[in-house]
Amino acid sequence: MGVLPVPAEVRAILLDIEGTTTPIAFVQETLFPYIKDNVKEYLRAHWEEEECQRDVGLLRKQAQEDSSLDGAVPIPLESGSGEEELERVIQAVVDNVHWQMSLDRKTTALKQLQGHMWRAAYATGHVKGEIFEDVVPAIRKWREAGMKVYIYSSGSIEAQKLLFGYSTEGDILELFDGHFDTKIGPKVESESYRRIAASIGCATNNILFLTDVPREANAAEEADTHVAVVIRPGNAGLTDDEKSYYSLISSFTELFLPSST
Ligand SMILES: CSCCC(=O)C(=O)COP(=O)(O)O
Ligand SMILES: [Mg+2]
Repeated sequence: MGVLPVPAEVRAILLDIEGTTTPIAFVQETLFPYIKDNVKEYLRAHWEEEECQRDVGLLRKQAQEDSSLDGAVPIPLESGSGEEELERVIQAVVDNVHWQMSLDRKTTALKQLQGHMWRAAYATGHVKGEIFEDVVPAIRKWREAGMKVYIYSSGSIEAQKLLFGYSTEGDILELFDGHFDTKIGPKVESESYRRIAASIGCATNNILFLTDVPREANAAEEADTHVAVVIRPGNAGLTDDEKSYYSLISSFTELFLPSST
């Protein structure tokens, strides 16, 4: 590690969040426990709202697709009225969310609900999005050099905007030209990177993707996107093969743009 030259054809930098811009510990020890601790109360409070019903509908559909998986939790339809019936369905949603989170699943259904739940946590100041200290100065420099900067995370776009809008560095949403989440496709499928390039209006090899997860790097590379794997404190270790195969950086300041002096 040291300096990583950015290929001259790169016009846009695409950033993962957890393990790349943001410590895994913040997600695992602050954001996720907030969901586990508050999901039942949240569902009770918001059950009648359209957004909450949409979230539950998505979770129910996902549960049907997951029905053959070990430990999967089905979500029944409400079959009548009354407190007891409502509690039965809410408990199934809670159990389903806990099950999905125990496997760190990245389903759009789970991520949509999480994004909606974190709204209150950020807005009340209960939580601030943690960002590694090299991130903001590096992005500012890239932008000054004419680079576009995008986010691609399994966290929903709403969750991404909360994290960067209420961050330890203040509201830094202006640093990003756009956001992508699993609605464009899973991060481990190369087609997702082709769709992102089409949406940005460039070729896949005009993009450099930074992530902590080799499977994501591999999918991006298959789509002819440039990649670098980011090593941050608390990230999962890489195998020797991964270490020698991928370009590695431990800070955004290690990227060297052709126009940088
Ligand atoms: C942006 S919200 C919290 C992150 C999250 O829910 C998640 O699954 C992180 O995935 P990433 O793709 O950023 O590693
Ligand atoms: Mg990540």
